[in-house]
Amino acid sequence: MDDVTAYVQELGRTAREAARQMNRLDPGLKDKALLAMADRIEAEKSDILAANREDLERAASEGLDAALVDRLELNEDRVSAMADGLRQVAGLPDPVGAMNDLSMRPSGIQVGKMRVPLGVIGIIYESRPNVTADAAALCLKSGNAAILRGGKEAISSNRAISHIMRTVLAEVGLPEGVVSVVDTPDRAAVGALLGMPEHVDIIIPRGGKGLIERVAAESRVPVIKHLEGVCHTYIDADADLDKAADIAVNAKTQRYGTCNTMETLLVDAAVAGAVLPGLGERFLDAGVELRGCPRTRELVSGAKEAGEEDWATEYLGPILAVKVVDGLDAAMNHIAAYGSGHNDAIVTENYTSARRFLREVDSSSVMVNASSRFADGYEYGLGAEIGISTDKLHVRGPVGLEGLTTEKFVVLGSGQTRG
Ligand SMILES: NC(=O)C1=CN([C@@H]2O[C@H](COP(=O)(O)OP(=O)(O)OC[C@H]3O[C@@H](n4cnc5c(N)ncnc54)[C@H](OP(=O)(O)O)[C@@H]3O)[C@@H](O)[C@H]2O)C=CC1
Ligand SMILES: N[C@@H](CCC(=O)OP(=O)(O)O)C(=O)O
Repeated sequence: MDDVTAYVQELGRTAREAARQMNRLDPGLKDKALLAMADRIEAEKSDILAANREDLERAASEGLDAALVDRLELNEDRVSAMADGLRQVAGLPDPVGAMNDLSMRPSGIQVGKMRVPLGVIGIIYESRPNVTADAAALCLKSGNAAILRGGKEAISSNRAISHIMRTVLAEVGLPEGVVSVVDTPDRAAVGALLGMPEHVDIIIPRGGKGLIERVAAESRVPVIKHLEGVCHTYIDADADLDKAADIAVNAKTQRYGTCNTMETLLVDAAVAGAVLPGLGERFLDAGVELRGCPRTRELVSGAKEAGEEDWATEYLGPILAVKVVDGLDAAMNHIAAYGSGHNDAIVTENYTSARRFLREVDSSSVMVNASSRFADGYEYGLGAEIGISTDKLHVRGPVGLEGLTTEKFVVLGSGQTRG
């Protein structure tokens, strides 16, 4: 066995043991740890920012793109937001141990269900250090152990954050192995993580197609995929056009580098002439490059020509594909052909069109008259999120505490035997 595999196996063994210990420890320790972690993160902000500067300097010397740097960068506010996130998770109800559906059977046994942790969760994610804190916090609160493999660009930040979290775990009497960061950029560690079902119960890959394809092909551990977002906003013939323009601008420009940012705008031909010239100007003024179909380019002179590949592209930057379509069915056909099942929105005042869009578009979130940027665990009231599952099994859309648990049957008898 090579060194990286041996190292990851050891992380797995420790995590498995930590997850088992969590089942017998006082549940109140979890919130105590989360609150102490939040305080410590704020108190040691300067250490986290110094580590993050190392990552940013490396990123600058390697000429990494703006979306990646935006996700990588921490500042005072983002570190405070990370601490607040931990406090919010501490304030959420503990899902573990809840008993549901208890009923008495004719045999005299009581049968019900108990909510329990998944166990050990391996998360492979992009270079976004706040995810390290969010994911660790959600796994801890839900009684799981997390093995965190963030992007190589964020390794110094992740080390600093996990050091604080592990120190606090030990101080409050919880096993440090509840939070482990894979401390090597070697991708062989990802392969090792995928190949040890004896130590890992679930793999959550958050990332682009390359990551998801590898994980889907190689993993011997069940996977909950968090794939890219090729997100659409469709302006329907019956849209309120002022509302539509504001939603579209927000969906694209509020933050360029996130997976829930709109990448393609679809506009019904019936209203394209009324909405596209002004909306196109707003995008161009905001510095967004427009790549349009021929009908779009007739209405927005600054738009460049879109190629076939643009319809399937997640730009993660100030570029937007724009297409004029002939009605709701054409819009939904386009989304079915090119979308990634992440989230898609319709802007309309027409009840029937809205209902059809909600029923027929097969994405993890479907929205009416709202910005795609709302597809987020915090915005949905989950407190925080591991990410947005684009899978259909176990959990779909923003993954919070409940998504990190499962249920088992419990049977309460008083000596019954089966006849
Ligand atoms: N649905 C969701 O919740 C989310 C989706 N995303 C998506 O992630 C993407 C942005 O992040 P980006 O950094 O480009 O994502 P990448 O897929 O490039 O990287 C994400 C992580 O996967 C690792 N990785 C990538 N390819 C492989 C491989 N072949 N083998 C092993 N490990 C691999 C990276 O490691 P390394 O550091 O070695 O490159 C990194 O840790 C966007 O597409 C975005 O939409 C992002 C967040 C949430
Ligand atoms: N949580 C995000 C959305 C999901 C996400 O984490 O995606 P990404 O920003 O691509 O890592 C947000 O809107 O803030």
